[in-house]
Amino acid sequence: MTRPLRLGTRRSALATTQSSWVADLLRRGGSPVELVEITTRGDVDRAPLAQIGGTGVFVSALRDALLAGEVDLAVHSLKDLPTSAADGLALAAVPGREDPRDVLVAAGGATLADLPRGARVGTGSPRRRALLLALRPDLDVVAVRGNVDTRIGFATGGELDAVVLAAAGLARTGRLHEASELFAPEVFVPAPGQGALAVECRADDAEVLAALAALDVPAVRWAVAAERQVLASLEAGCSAPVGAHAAGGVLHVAVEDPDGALVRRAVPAAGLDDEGAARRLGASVAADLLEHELAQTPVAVGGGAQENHPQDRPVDGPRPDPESGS
Ligand SMILES: NCc1[nH]cc(CCC(=O)O)c1CC(=O)O
Repeated sequence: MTRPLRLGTRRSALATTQSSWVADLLRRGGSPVELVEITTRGDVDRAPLAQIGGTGVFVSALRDALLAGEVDLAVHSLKDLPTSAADGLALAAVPGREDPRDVLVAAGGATLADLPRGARVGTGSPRRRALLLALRPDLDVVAVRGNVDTRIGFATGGELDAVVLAAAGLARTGRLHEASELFAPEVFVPAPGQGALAVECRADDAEVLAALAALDVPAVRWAVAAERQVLASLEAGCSAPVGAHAAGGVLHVAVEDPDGALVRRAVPAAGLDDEGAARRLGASVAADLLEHELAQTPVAVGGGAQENHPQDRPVDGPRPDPESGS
C-alpha cells in the first residue's frame, strides 16, 4: 500500500487515544496511517446531548466524512454507535476490549458504601442513574456533562461527592488509578458495547477492509453483538436505561421497568460464535423481558412512576464534550 490510510478522529483526549491505538495496530501490521481531525456538532454545541441528537452526533460527522471519501476509516466507542447499520459502511473490526466496568471516582477514595446519606453523585447516563438509585436510593443523582477530565474534577474539586465513569475511558487515558471503586459488572451492568471499539470503513473499500480484518477479535464482536441486540430489541434509544454485558459465558441485562424499578436477568451465553447466534440470544432475552417484566402497567393519575425520578440538577461543564452518555 502506497498512500497512508486516513483515520478520521474527534479531538477529545479519549477519541485521539483510541484512534492512535488503532493506528498503531495498523502500522504494526504494515499499513501506514495518518490521523485526520473531524469536528462534530457535539464538540461545538453546548446544548444538552438529547436535544442535538444524542451520542449519535459524534458518530454521524465521522460517518459523513467516510462516505464523502475524506477519510478511509473511523474509530468509535462502540457503545456510542446507533444499533442500526449505516448504509454504505461496514463495521470492519471490533478490536480487543478494554475494561468494560463502570467506576466510582470520589474524593478521598470513598466507595459507594462509604458515601454519606444523600451524597451528590454525578452522571449524565439514565442507566447509571437507575443502577445507582437501585443500590443507594438515598443518593442525590446530579446530571453532569463534560469530558472525562471535567467530570473527575466535579468529584475531586468538591462540587460533588462522586461521579460514575467508564473504566475504559480512564484506562485508555492512563487514569484508572483515580477510580475509588470498580463496580462488579453483574450488579452494575455496563452499557452494551462499553469498553469496546468499532472501526468503520466504506463497505466497498476492499483494501481497507482487508487491513482492518487483522484487528478484529471475534469473541468481542459476538459478545457486543448480543449486548447490542438486547438494546435494539427493547427498541431503546442510545440513552435509555439498559445495561447489557456478556462475559464468562453469561449475558447480564439490567433495565428499568415502567414503575422505575430495576429488573435484572442473567442467561447462559457460552459459545457465541457467529452474529446470528449472538443476535438470537439478545433478542430472546429482550422478548422475555418485554413479555414478563416490562409490560405497561396502568399508571395512576398523578404519575406514580415519576416519584422515583427526582429532577436532575444540571452542573455545567466548561466544555460540551460528549463523554457523558451511557
Ligand atoms: N458516552 C460517552 C463515552 N463513550 C465511551 C466512553 C468511554 C469508553 C467506553 O466506554 O468504551 C465514554 C465515557 C464514559 O462513559 O465515561
